[in-house]
Amino acid sequence: MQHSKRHQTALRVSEMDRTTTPTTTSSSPPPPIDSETALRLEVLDSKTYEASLQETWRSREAEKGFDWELEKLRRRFSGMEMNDEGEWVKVGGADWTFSPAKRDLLEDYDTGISASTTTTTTAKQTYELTLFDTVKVFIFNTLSIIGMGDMVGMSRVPTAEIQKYEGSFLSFIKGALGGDLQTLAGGPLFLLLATYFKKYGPVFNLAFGPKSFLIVNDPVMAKHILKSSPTAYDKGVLAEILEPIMGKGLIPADPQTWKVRRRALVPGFHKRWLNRMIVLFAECGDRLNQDVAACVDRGGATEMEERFCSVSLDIIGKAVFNYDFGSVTKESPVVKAVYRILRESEHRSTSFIPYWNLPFAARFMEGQREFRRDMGMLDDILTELINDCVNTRREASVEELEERDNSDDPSLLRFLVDMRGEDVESKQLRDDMMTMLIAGHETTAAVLTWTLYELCAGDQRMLEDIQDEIDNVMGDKDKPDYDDIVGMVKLRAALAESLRLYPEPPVLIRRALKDDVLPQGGSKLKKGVKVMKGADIFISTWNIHRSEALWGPTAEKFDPSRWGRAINNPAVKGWGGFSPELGERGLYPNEIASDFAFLPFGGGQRKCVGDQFAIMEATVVMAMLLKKYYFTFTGTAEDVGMRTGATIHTMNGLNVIPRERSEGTRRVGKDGKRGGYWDAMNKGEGEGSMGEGKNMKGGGQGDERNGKCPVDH
Ligand code: HEM
Repeated sequence: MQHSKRHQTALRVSEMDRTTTPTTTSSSPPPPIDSETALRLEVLDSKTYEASLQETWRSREAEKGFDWELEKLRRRFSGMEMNDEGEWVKVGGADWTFSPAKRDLLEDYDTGISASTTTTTTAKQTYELTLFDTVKVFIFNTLSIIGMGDMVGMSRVPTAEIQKYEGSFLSFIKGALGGDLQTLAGGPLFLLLATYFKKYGPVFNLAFGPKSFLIVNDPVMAKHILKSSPTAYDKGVLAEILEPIMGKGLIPADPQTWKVRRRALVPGFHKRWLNRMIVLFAECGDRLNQDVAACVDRGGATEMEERFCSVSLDIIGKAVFNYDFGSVTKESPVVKAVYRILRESEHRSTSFIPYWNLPFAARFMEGQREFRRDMGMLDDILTELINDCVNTRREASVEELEERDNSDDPSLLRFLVDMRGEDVESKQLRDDMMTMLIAGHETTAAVLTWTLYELCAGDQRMLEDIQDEIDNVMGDKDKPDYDDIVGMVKLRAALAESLRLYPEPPVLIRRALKDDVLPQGGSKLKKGVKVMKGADIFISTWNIHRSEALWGPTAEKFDPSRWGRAINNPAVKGWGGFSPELGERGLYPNEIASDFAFLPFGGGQRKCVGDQFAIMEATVVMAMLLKKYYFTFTGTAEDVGMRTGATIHTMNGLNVIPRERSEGTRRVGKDGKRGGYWDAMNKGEGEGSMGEGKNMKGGGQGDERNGKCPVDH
């Protein structure tokens, strides 16, 4: 792959006129400028966050008073200066774009993709937070922390404060300088939230000094937030972190951009495409099986997490932009760059200080320099793929595209580029592709990893039942089709169970864009929970998915048979419980069937677009693997360990011993029979009790390790 030449710093003076919106900035070529100016002044791309911030100072009338003085100061710190014509332009040098101001990483690269866009807008609407909102939230939070919140009308929500640090002094300093929340919290943040959940219940504030987050661990409150309009809650901190990487891709997108892009992207996931994807999943599953075969020949333990990462990277590369990373079979600089970018995205998502925005970060932090190089490489590839696709564009309506034979290039990129009316010159396409790549890769790899771990480490009858099911459904076939996926009920239940115990990501992040009141749910706050405009919220899916109030006393156990049994608890006001018959309608028991107590793909309007894709992918890859191999796990939960970023990873990899399945490796239970796990559980083996509203049976008495989390908490 030839990389296009970068760093053509075709820089130009900002064309932004403060009396017009940045999004209407002309996409016509910039006026010629002399080379000296070119070295000194940077483009103020109308799609950058900086431009959108400046947009809020649209009229000269607004440019007065204390706020305006602060804004001028902020601009100067951000490396901007006012030129003789009274325009603010970016001057090379200081790079102080500390939160909330951020710079678009792509400013540094000429990607060859025009920044013009007719499909998106950066203009902020009335829900834009003002400095006043931020200061108000800060003051009210502080009052709540010191127990005086109710004086200003706040609900009596308990506050958990991170005060104690258990690591070494040196690691504390390192964590503080790197803004690493995990280090400061002494481990994965969601595990800290799990500890506080046991102490404080369904809703509490988490305070780091003056900064505070509202932690929601309740399905009724979560449903309220997720089902509210996208203009009531946005992605807040998450959008600020991801925007430099994903631009205006769906995940960080502001509500207006999101509305337009979601409508454009969803048709790409049509039925015919998903069917074609099943063939792709099987092709990549085949490569994985060949790789595992080589490990069987070598003997000993094999690290499977890395292999699952490779297979899901290969799948997403082909599915999204028809690019073969070939990572299962070879190592390449591109694959390494993609992994480093994913690591960095994950690290950023657990940082409370945007260290990447610190002055001169790109110059003095080796990691940041490397990150920018990697992003440049990936952007070049994306640019080239987009350009190739655009050069062979054959416009058609969505209906025509759904019918078109796409066997030579079934990618989402092809679909979007050929879609009539799509602005193919826009940087938006690059943002969409990058977002899909990141969103669809590690998440699926993690589901595969944790499912295999639980099946190997837990009650062996479970694995046997699932392997018998695979044998029965697939018969002599090597590769499953759609009907087989539907037929493998137990395997899909195991994947869902792994998503329940290891949700990716373990928290959903939101920021309130207006004042609101959350319903009581399982809390004791009869009048609900007051939320102020500007408040940052973490919905802990980890805590909701493991809550005993919702899932009974066996909540922390890996028990895929639970999806066949109903459960309810009237003590959680307004919660409809889990209904298996609703869960059977789709490929997995979704948030509707559990009334938002199971949220593996989120819920409401910003629910994952790739849920069906992911479940099919995981089912095909796992079915092919388990049809051929038997895996033995000889370690302990601690050997596997756990760490997290946006997704939950093992700490030390998943080392298992693969053996080819044959009569010799088929295990037989004490009574001389294979499997029987589902039968035993449905007959009430290890039945748990739920108190009022109890109607759930369950709680296996299998292997001791079954359901034990790989870290203590
Ligand atoms: C097991 C695999 C996956 C899991 C667990 C997962 C999980 C999620 C979750 C929880 C959200 C909601 C985030 C929020 O509300 O803040 C989400 C959003 C999203 N996911 Fe996935 N995802 C998976 C696979 C995929 C795949 C394969 C793709 C693409 C091919 C994808 C693309 C997206 C996109 C674009 C969004 C943003 C949707 C929007 O805001 O409109 N995901 N995902």
